[in-house]
Amino acid sequence: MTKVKICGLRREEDILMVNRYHTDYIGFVFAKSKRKITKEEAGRLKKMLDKNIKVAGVFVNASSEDILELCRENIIDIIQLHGEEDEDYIRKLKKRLSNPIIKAIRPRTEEDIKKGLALPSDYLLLDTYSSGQYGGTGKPFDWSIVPKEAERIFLAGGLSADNVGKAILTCHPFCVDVSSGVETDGFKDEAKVKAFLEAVKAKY
Ligand SMILES: O=C(O)c1ccccc1NCC(=O)[C@H](O)[C@H](O)COP(=O)(O)O
Repeated sequence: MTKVKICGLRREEDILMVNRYHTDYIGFVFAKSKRKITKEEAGRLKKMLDKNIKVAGVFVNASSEDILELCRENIIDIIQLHGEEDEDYIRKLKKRLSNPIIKAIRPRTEEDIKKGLALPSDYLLLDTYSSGQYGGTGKPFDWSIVPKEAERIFLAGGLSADNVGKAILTCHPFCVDVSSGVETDGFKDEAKVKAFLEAVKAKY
């Protein structure tokens, strides 16, 4: 079945909710964002989280030291790089830790995705380009540029219960990633999360 990542969790009730619904991944945002949380908050939430759910730490052009600290303290399991981190940055990080790395790009052409797939990250996350906003835009991009061989791809950008089925049938991603589409007034909404998971299940 297509895996699911719910990004931008920041409250205890969010964690209890994903524990009930058994999502595959969640994301804690450590970058500048309305969803940003501190290391201390993330550590407290991680302790409450079901051990089978993996946590991606979302970073935008962060220092390797900050990322390493969160990995060493087991606050995050996976590193999601959402800024301009290049091949050299990823290789250096990989030498220092064994946690999987998701590199996020905001492609506008098939060529952008080809270049992304050539990077030394474990997974590639495709998100929507928006000037001045690195992620969490709530807007989809043109899925027709996604290649057929999508087994290492996290698909993000404006997904919701209404369009995730079509996204899966069109792109066959390894994982679908959602944030805005399962929120109401800026907070995660259980009814929307449930509907999203049901829509994924119906189409896997
Ligand atoms: O969510 C944010 O606020 C954010 C800010 C800066 C960098 C990345 C961010 N989110 C990363 C994610 O993995 C989101 O789930 C992804 O961008 C999709 O968001 P949405 O379009 O709102 O579903």
